[in-house]
Amino acid sequence: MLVADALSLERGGRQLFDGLSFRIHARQIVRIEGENGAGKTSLIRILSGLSRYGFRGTVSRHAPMLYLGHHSAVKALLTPRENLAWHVAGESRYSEEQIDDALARVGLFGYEDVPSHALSAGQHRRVNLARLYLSTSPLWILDEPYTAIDVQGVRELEALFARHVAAGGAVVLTSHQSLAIDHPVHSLDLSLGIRT
Ligand SMILES: Nc1ncnc2c1ncn2[C@@H]1O[C@H](COP(=O)(O)OP(=O)(O)OP(=O)(O)O)[C@@H](O)[C@H]1O
Repeated sequence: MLVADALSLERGGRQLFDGLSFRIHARQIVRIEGENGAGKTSLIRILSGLSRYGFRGTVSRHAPMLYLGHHSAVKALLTPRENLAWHVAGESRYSEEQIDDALARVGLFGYEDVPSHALSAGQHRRVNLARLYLSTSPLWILDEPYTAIDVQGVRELEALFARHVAAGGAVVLTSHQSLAIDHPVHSLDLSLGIRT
């Protein structure tokens, strides 16, 4: 689904990765590993196409992609329903029922019409994560999807990831938390590539 070839990135005079090559296939979950500042977000932005300059090497994606960054992209003045509808508008046409169903799946039943500035940090994240339940994109590229999510929410996300790859998708993610996904998780080391 994705081929990264000879990726090299230097930031602030530091070589974050050099000559990094790997492939991501259907039915794979790949976790990008590294300490704070190692370059995980930088790599995710390159893989997703958000960073298009300033690095060497190439990335080719062979499947439609959904990218979720680690910052919540929720507009404070809009409600969760409006935010989610706005986010997915470019992907497909969804009914209000489908939007509300996705919000319910991330625990936001009853919050559909609350202005988003009145939501907690975790609820903000959940508005973003609801996009996963509507996604038809096989390749998910997710930066710190568990940030601010409670234990039960993390378990539900892990079950969702397992279902997604079982259905032929792929997930690339960063996380500082250990994963308990009912599916093999490959580690991507920024200096070594994917370990199997
Ligand atoms: N726009 C930028 N200009 C200069 N340096 C940057 C820029 N963005 C990131 N960096 C530097 O690149 C390095 C890697 O940052 P990055 O956000 O990719 O790390 P990370 O592995 O995701 O870290 P964390 O686990 O803390 O989220 C850091 O040292 C950071 O200071």
